[in-house]
Amino acid sequence: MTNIEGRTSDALLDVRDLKVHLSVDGKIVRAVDGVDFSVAPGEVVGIVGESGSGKSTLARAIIQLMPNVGIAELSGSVRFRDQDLINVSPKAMRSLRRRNGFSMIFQDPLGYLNPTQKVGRQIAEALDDPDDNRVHALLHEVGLPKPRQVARSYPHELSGGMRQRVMIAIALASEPALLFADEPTTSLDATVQRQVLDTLRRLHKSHGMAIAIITHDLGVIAELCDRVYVMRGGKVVESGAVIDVFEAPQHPYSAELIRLSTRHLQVASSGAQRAAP
Ligand SMILES: Nc1ncnc2c1ncn2[C@@H]1O[C@H](COP(=O)(O)OP(=O)(O)OP(=O)(O)O)[C@@H](O)[C@H]1O
Repeated sequence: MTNIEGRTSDALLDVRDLKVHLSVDGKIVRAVDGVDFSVAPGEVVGIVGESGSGKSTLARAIIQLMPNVGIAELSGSVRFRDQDLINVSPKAMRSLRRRNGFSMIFQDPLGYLNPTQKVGRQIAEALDDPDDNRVHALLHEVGLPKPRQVARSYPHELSGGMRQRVMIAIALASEPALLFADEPTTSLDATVQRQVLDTLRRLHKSHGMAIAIITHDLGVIAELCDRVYVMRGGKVVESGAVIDVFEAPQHPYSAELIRLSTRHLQVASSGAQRAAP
């Protein structure tokens, strides 16, 4: 069942009937199979679903960072502020990533940062007008203490949580209207996860940017998002306001995800209670 009630006509991003079929080892994988998806200005939207459900491929197709495999079919419409992104030129796409358009952060910042370049330089490169003060201000804004020292570091000299904040600083440098965050906290421990989520929430409030967050963690959705899309097998099986989907899921798959996640949270919290003195 697909519920598209949450779609707004003044959407910042409006995706309709998107299909991304991949050709993998001679077989067609329908990674994204007819998805409707939208994000309003300043909205926080979650995409949740089990591994392989198509969450990352959906985000990557939208921002044209496709996997390095054969594309058997790419169809549908993707509009960002009324600009058609499916047929946009690489140059126009670069400029959308560069200025007031969209940015993306990933689960593994180390894979996206240049290991041989100090992080301050990498942030500066994302700025229109590179300037040390602005680099330090961005590092400060994402909650990194001693921004000057961090700017002089190489990625491997920083912890996982610090590297993710550096990625967020790079993403913020172009003042995006929409930030895609693909499992941004998955590889971090619980305390650092919380700090990164708090940072995203704070930046959302102070910059008013929209966020599309991909996660398998319903706790993250409950905490951050206004609306949620539940994906399975390349399709959106349910979407709606977080509170509605959590309180009265319409699709058995969403209900099962919520049941498992609630049980997990209960076990975690009873463990915490037992551990308390
Ligand atoms: N580069 C690739 N090579 C082969 N298959 C791929 C590739 N990228 C995606 N797929 C396939 O497309 C489908 C959707 O994958 P995708 O990574 O988008 O799902 P996901 O929900 O983001 O999963 P995860 O949470 O594990 O990242 C899967 O069947 C996956 O195997």
